[in-house]
Amino acid sequence: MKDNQNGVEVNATTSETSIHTDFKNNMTYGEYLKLDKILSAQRRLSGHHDEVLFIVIHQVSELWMKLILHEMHAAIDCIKKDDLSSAFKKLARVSKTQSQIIQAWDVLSTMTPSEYMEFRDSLGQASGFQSYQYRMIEFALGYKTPHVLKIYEKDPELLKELRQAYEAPGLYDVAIQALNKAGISIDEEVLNRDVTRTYQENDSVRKAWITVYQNPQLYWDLYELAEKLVDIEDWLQQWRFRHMKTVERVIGFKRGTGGSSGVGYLKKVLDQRFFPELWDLRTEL
Ligand code: HEM
Ligand SMILES: N[C@@H](CC(=O)c1ccccc1NC=O)C(=O)O
Repeated sequence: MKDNQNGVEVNATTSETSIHTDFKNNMTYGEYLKLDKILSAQRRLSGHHDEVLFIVIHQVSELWMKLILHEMHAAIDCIKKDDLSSAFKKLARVSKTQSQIIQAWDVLSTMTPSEYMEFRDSLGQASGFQSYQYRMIEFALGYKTPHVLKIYEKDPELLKELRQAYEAPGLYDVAIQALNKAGISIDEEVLNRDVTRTYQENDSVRKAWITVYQNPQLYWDLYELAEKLVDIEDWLQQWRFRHMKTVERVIGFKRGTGGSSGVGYLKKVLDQRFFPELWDLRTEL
């Protein structure tokens, strides 16, 4: 018999497992996962049956976003250190997680417009617009919108974290640095760009990616990196599209609680791209 990390006795010959009651620190499953906090955080303001669905979908999405950020930041560090294979694992996990979040729209769509309208007023002016993790993801992807920082002015801790993400180079910035390090020349103005601004298309970057795509055998790592980035943008746009369509399905063209035009605004953000050259090069190949 051997103890595995979880304090569970593993019988190597029969694969039988038996659970120890005397865990080293006596910690339980619920304690470890802080289930008391997580499972007591679904308080309905309206008492409406479907508000539980609404809360749970948002909480699950925010938890997945937490994992996405954890993996994306780690991937950025790996790329900076030229450890691309470790970055691939993390970026693959980001895409898989994105596909999970997208599944949530199918569950949310079981709520009809009239059911939502029965409790919408109790949400006041709260809106997904205020999701700081969503903004951190956009920042990590190089989409920098300074006006969103204003929303958090009253929360210095959060503001500090957001500002750090806002001022840091994004995933695409480090990928472009990797192109340059591999000997594919990138304009100085891009390498030294102000990373607090949203990335703008550049001809040297477009040419560099075309070189990679035309010679995958020479630049296999960069080719794989590029495809991972395309996966992430693709999934993010799919999330945005499903959000926009679900909103149309549930509230039609009503204004949003966050003060925007609603579906019109969500359609407009669909035009915004993260890694433009990686999409444009496909027409040129
Ligand atoms: C019935 C469900 C939902 C409705 C009616 C809805 C509606 C809206 C509307 C109208 C906006 C635009 C801002 C505003 O004026 O409020 C918005 C933004 C947003 N919503 Fe939702 N939403 C829903 C579900 C969700 C869910 C499940 C999430 C997941 C976390 C989410 C996350 C966001 C985010 C991140 C934004 C900001 C998007 C951006 O600025 O690009 N929403 N939502
Ligand atoms: N913006 C939504 C309200 C909404 O969806 C919402 C409200 C509070 C917390 C999260 C929300 N989700 C996403 O926007 C609406 O206009 O109905």
